[in-house]
Amino acid sequence: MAGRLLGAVLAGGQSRRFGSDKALAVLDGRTLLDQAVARLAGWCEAVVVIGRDAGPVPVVADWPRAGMGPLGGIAGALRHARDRGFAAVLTMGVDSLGLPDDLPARLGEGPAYVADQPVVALWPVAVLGALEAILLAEGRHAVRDLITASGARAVALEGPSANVNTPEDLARLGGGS
Ligand SMILES: Nc1nc2c(ncn2[C@@H]2O[C@H](COP(=O)(O)OP(=O)(O)OP(=O)(O)O)[C@@H](O)[C@H]2O)c(=O)[nH]1
Repeated sequence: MAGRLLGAVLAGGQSRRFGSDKALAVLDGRTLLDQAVARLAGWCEAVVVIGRDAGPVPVVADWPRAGMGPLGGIAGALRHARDRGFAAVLTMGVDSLGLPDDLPARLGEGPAYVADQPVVALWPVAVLGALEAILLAEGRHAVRDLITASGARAVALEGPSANVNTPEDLARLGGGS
């Protein structure tokens, strides 16, 4: 990736299927939120958390407001990145597990996303205009809309990457809430 890379943990949302705040669920002795921040810190010049308070890690708000789903978090992250001279944002969820160490190399210059976990993605700041237009249009907004608008490339990962939607998903991985 040419240029500075900002890491952004998407950490808003309702955790409806999980039944309690999944960012604070524990796996291998650490919360999912802490693990996501640490993962991105290994890849990026700086890390922010989008959509919730996260202790010492800088928090950035969704754009244009909370409650629009992951796409609103991506927009908040990209605006923060643009204003601070970053070239791109690497996003992941609090619940994005099993990502390979060479993820940024696989995503390349972006825009690109992990095929079965589209919240894991590399978005150049240049996609911000298209994203803002999507979010300001009427109706529901999904990450798929940004993938289509930007022509983002799907990156298939071999091996068991997984995300945690329910307590059963976490229990399978050996964790608890
Ligand atoms: N910043 C931000 N992050 C979000 C938002 N909605 C979901 N996320 C994050 O995006 C990732 C994937 O979220 P989902 O599991 O699809 O949604 P969720 O609301 O957390 O859970 P459900 O209520 O069960 O759908 C998680 O890390 C969430 O924390 C949002 O509106 N804003």
